[in-house]
Amino acid sequence: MNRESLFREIQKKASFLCVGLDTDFSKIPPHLHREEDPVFEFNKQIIDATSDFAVAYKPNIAFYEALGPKGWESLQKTLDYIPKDIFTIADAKRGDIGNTSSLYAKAFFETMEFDSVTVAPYMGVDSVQPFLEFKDKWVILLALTSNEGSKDFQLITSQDGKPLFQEVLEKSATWGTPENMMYVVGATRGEKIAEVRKIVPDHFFLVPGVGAQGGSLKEVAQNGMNSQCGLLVNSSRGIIYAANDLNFAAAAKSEAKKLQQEMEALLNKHL
Ligand SMILES: O=c1ccn([C@@H]2O[C@H](COP(=O)(O)O)[C@@H](O)[C@H]2O)c(=O)[nH]1
Repeated sequence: MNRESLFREIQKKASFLCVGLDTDFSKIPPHLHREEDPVFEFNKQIIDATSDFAVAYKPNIAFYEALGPKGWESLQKTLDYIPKDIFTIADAKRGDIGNTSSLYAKAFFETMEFDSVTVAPYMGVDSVQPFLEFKDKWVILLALTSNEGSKDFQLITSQDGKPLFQEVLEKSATWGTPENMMYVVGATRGEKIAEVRKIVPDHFFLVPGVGAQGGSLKEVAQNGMNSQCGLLVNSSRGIIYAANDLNFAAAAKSEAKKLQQEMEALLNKHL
């Protein structure tokens, strides 16, 4: 999916919500355990319940690969089930020497046909470039992550006073364009989002950390929205585990709708 189509979906749904499909077998409602593929059945019902409010779905690959071949099968079925006008993100955090990255890119963009994949920048340009060679596909580069440990490296400053995340943004912005690269910027780093936006005014940000991690949607929008919205805000546990009984899908729908309504108000205010 290209940037124009993504922005059109955001406008059409008045939403920049990404639903995280972090489907943990041990957390899905017990009545689904007797299904042939409980993980897919759970995802299917979550997608049916939330697709009116979401412009993106982000399965975190760890939850599927932990289950072995059956997990990869559930992932593929989930990807095939997501409506084609909704942006898909493989949250896989890949990146390796060039020839290996090429095969990671092939796996997620050709074999599985995701729109985008999250990539770690630590190994530099030749580890990221292979992902950028696919038309209408996106690299989502880790820039300033939402976890506590992000300060261990990402906030370290060099002699000229620049934090590492700034170096990552400035350098990597020359590798791709706002048409094929986005950045992960955690909602829990609200005060820093404006700094990131100054460095990369046009790129989309994938923003995890609202909901279960406590980040503020309002603060994210205030500091990070640009003229094409420029934000995909993810919530995983806050939506998919809103309830753990027969009503789990209805509860997920209600949480997704709540976030979409907040997003609609923020889009009206900032765009
Ligand atoms: O900085 C990051 C990068 C990725 N994540 C991932 O996003 C979701 C967040 O899930 P919640 O349940 O909404 O907290 C999850 O897949 C993380 O691995 C992140 O949280 N922070």
